[in-house]
Amino acid sequence: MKILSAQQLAEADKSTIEKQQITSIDLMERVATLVVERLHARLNGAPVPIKIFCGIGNNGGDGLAIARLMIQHGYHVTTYVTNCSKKRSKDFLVNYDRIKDVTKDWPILLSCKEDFPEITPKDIVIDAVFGTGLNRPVTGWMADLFNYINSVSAFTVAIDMPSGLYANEPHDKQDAIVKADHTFTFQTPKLSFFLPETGNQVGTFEVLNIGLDPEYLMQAQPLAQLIAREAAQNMYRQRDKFVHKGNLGHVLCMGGSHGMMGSISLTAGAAINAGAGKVSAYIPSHGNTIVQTLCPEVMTLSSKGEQFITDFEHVLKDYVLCVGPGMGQEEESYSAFAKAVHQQSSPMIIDADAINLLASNHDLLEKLPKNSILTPHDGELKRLIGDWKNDYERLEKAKEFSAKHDLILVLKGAYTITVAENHLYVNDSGNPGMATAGSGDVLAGVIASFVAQGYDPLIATVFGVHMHGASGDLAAQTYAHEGLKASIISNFIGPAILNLFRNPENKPQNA
Ligand SMILES: NC(=O)C1=CN([C@@H]2O[C@H](COP(=O)(O)OP(=O)(O)OC[C@H]3O[C@@H](n4cnc5c(N)ncnc54)[C@H](OP(=O)(O)O)[C@@H]3O)[C@@H](O)[C@H]2O)[C@@H](O)CC1
Ligand SMILES: Nc1ncnc2c1ncn2[C@@H]1O[C@H](COP(=O)(O)OP(=O)(O)O)[C@@H](O)[C@H]1O
Ligand SMILES: [K+]
Repeated sequence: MKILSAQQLAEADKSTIEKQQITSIDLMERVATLVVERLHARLNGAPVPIKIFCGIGNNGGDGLAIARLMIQHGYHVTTYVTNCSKKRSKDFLVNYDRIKDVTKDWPILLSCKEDFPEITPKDIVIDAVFGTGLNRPVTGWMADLFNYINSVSAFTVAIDMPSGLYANEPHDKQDAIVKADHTFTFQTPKLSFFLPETGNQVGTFEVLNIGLDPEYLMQAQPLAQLIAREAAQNMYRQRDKFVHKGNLGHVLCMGGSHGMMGSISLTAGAAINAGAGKVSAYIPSHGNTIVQTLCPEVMTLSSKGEQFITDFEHVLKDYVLCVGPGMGQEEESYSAFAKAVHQQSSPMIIDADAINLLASNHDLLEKLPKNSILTPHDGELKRLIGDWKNDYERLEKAKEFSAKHDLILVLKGAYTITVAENHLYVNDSGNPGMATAGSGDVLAGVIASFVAQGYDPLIATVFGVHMHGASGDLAAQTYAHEGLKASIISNFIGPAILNLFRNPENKPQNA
C-alpha cells in the first residue's frame, strides 16, 4: 500500500471530484458514512456520551457529517466547533447547516479555555479538528484543548489524523498533538504514523478506502510503501517439486566470541528455520561445541582464534555471507572480516559488530558488494550515518547513504523501514515483545536465508523483515509480549509462513 503525502492526498481528492463527477460534499458524506458504519459496528447503539470536536476546515466538515449521522442513528452526541478563525471551508459550511437541520440547533462554539466542556473518562471523544491541512504548530487555547483532551483518559477516536500531527513533516517536541486511541485514516496511512517521534499519537489505526481516483493513486510516487500481509504473499516463492538442498543456497554465518556464541547460533538457526538448504557457521574455535549443540543442522568452521575470530580460512564456495552477530570488535576480527569482504562478490548481510567495524573503517564500505544489506539498530545507525535532528532527517540521511554506497539499509525498530536508494518500505508486522536480546540476530539469519534461496536482495530483505515480525506476532499469541524470546521468534518462522496464506485477520493495524 502506498503512503502518500498530504499534498498528494489533496490532489487525489481534486482528481476524484473531477473524474467521478461527484461534488466534494458527496465525497465528505461518503467518508462520514464509512466512519459511522465502523463506529456503529463497535458501539452497537450503546448510550455512551460522545463529544465530537470539529475544526473549521474539511476535517471539521467530516466531523459535522459524522455527528449528524450518529445523531440520526440515535447516539448521544454533543458537537463542538473550535472557532479559531473567521475562515470556514465551503464543505464545512454545508455540513454546519445540515446538522442544524437535524438538531434544530447550532453546534457549540468554543473560542477560549473557559468554553471547554467537562470531559470525563466515560465519554468518547471524536477528534475532527485538523487533518491533512494542518500547516503550523497549534498554539494558545487550541493547544490547551488538545492537552486537556489528552489529560482525561476518555477513549479518543481521531478522524483521518490526530489533530496537531503533520502527515509528513517534522515536529518540535513541545507541539500539542491529540493522543488518539484509534484513528480512522482515509485512503492511505500517513508517514508520521510509523515514525518513533509521532507514531504513539495514533493508537491503533484503520485505513478506510474512500474510493479516491485509482488512476491518480496508481501514478503517484509514494513517500514509502507499506508492506503488509498481502504484499508479503506476493513476494513468497513456492518451492519447486524436484528441488534439493543444493538449489536452496548455503548461508555462511560469521561471528561469535567468548560470551556471545548465542548470537551467531541464533543467526544460523534462523537461516535454517527460514529454509536455506545448508547453513555453516564460521566461529572462534572454543564455540564449536556450543553451536553444534544448539543447532545440530548447522556445520561449523573454526577460526584459529579460540575466544574470537582471528582469520578467515576455509574452502567453501558459493555461499551467502552473513557477518557480525556476537563477533566483537577486536583488531584481528576486523582483519578477518575485511578479508571476507574482499573475497565476496555477491550481496552479503552485515549486522551488529560488523556494522560498527564498517562505521569506523569507511574504506571497507566502498569494497562491499553492491546491494549488500546492513541491518543496524539506531545506535549502530548513528555510528554509520551520524546523528539526526528528527525522524525525517534520519530517513533522508539513510537514503543518501544507501544511494551513495549502493547498499540496502534496514532501520530496525517498531515499523522497521528498509531503505533502498530513494525508496522506503515500511513494515507493518511485529510487536513490542520483539524488543528482546537476540531478535536482531534472528532477523539477519532470516534475510540471509531468503537471499540464499534466490530471492532478489531487496525482496529478501523486505520479505524477511515482514516474516520476522509476523513470526513474532504469531508467537506472541501463545507467549505474550513478555514471554517472547529470540529463539521462539525463530521457531515461529515456519508457522508464520503457513499463516500468511490462512484466512485474513481483520484486526486494526498496530493492534
Ligand atoms: N484528502 C481527501 O481526499 C479527503 C479529505 N477529507 C478531509 O479533509 C481534511 C483536510 O481538510 P483541509 O484541507 O480543509 O484541512 P484541515 O485539516 O481541515 O485544516 C485546515 C484548516 O485549519 C486551519 N489551520 C491549519 N493549521 C492550523 C493551526 N495550527 N492553527 C489554527 N488553524 C490551523 C487552516 O486555516 P489557515 O491556515 O487557512 O489559516 C484551515 O482552516 C482531511 O484530513 C480529511 O479529514 C475528506 O473530507 C474528503 C476526502
Ligand atoms: N517495539 C517493537 N515493535 C516491533 N519490533 C520491534 C520492537 N522492538 C524491537 N523490534 C524488533 O526486534 C529486533 C531487535 O533487533 P536488535 O536491536 O538488533 O536486537 P539484538 O541486537 O538484541 O539482536 C528488530 O528486528 C526490531 O525491529
Ligand atoms: K483529526
